[in-house]
Amino acid sequence: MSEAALLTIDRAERVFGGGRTIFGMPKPAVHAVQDISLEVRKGETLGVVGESGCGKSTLARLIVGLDRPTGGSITLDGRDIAADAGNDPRALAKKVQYVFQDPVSSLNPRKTVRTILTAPLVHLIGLGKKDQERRLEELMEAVNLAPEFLDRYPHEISGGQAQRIGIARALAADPEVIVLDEPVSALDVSVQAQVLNILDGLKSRFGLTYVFISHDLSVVESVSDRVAVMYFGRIAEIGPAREVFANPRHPYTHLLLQSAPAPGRKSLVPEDANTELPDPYNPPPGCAFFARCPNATHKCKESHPPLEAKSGEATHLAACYHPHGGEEE
Ligand SMILES: Nc1ncnc2c1ncn2[C@@H]1O[C@H](COP(=O)(O)OP(=O)(O)OP(=O)(O)O)[C@@H](O)[C@H]1O
Repeated sequence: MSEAALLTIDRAERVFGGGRTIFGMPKPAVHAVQDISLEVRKGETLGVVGESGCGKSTLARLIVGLDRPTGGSITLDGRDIAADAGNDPRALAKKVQYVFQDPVSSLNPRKTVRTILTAPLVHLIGLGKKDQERRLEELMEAVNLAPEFLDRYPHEISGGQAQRIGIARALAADPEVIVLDEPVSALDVSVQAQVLNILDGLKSRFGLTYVFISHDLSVVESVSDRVAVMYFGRIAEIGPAREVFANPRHPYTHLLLQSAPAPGRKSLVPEDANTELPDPYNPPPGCAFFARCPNATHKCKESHPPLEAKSGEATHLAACYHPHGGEEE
């Protein structure tokens, strides 16, 4: 682990299903996340982008301890997240928080905003009554909402306001890391910008670290310091956001950017490409992008290329035998 890494993912894998039936027949298994290794440094935003079904949400759930890896490990500050989620979930929740995609349904419809935000203050921080009031006001101010909203129910506020409450709830525990899973995808574009601005301000104000998951390239480009491009459960490419967007090495990243040219890329990872994804119950031995790749050779079909630097830039890695814009293997 490099000195500054806060979050370290080491060969993480999550397989759903598998094993054997009572008759000894193998049960099908989905490899949702395979062999993912990366580090997130304190204070940075790692964007994770990929099309539907590539494993983004599974990865997010592993990072916050809502699910545990079937292989490899994920550590925060050197502590194993899956172990902490089992032994001391409150301590873990004080360090890492999750913001969900659908803001309204992520809030309990029968509870006021005040009750929703008070819960983590009491259960995670153990704040007394007087301090709760002060902290509630601070949280509302942080997400730019008037204190009157504290007495509303989720159905009485807009989607953007609900997402700000979701962010305030994540902030309540004063965490180090927030995993944002498609936090603006359900919002109108004008509201998206407001929420992204708030997130940006909170990050510098509270020294937060973000893992920002989205299938929207323009959003990821605008918020990320580094970007990981996922394809079929694996990292296809990872590097500084500027590098990855200006000089994509993996043919998949290249394809994504070609279909969404800058500036103001219009900008969703193609959902219809799903039909071309390999069968998740039967992952291919080689590169999963093989069938769609203009550069593919026999070697790509036979073995999976390692994720490694393809040029002088040691922080820009791609899992490809025939990367764009450089030497080939
Ligand atoms: N609980 C589960 N049981 C079985 N398979 C699952 C489970 N959760 C996810 N999967 C499978 O794992 C793969 C990755 O799913 P995941 O939801 O992580 O992808 P995603 O990139 O977040 O997609 P989306 O953006 O559509 O949510 C998919 O093939 C999915 O069907």
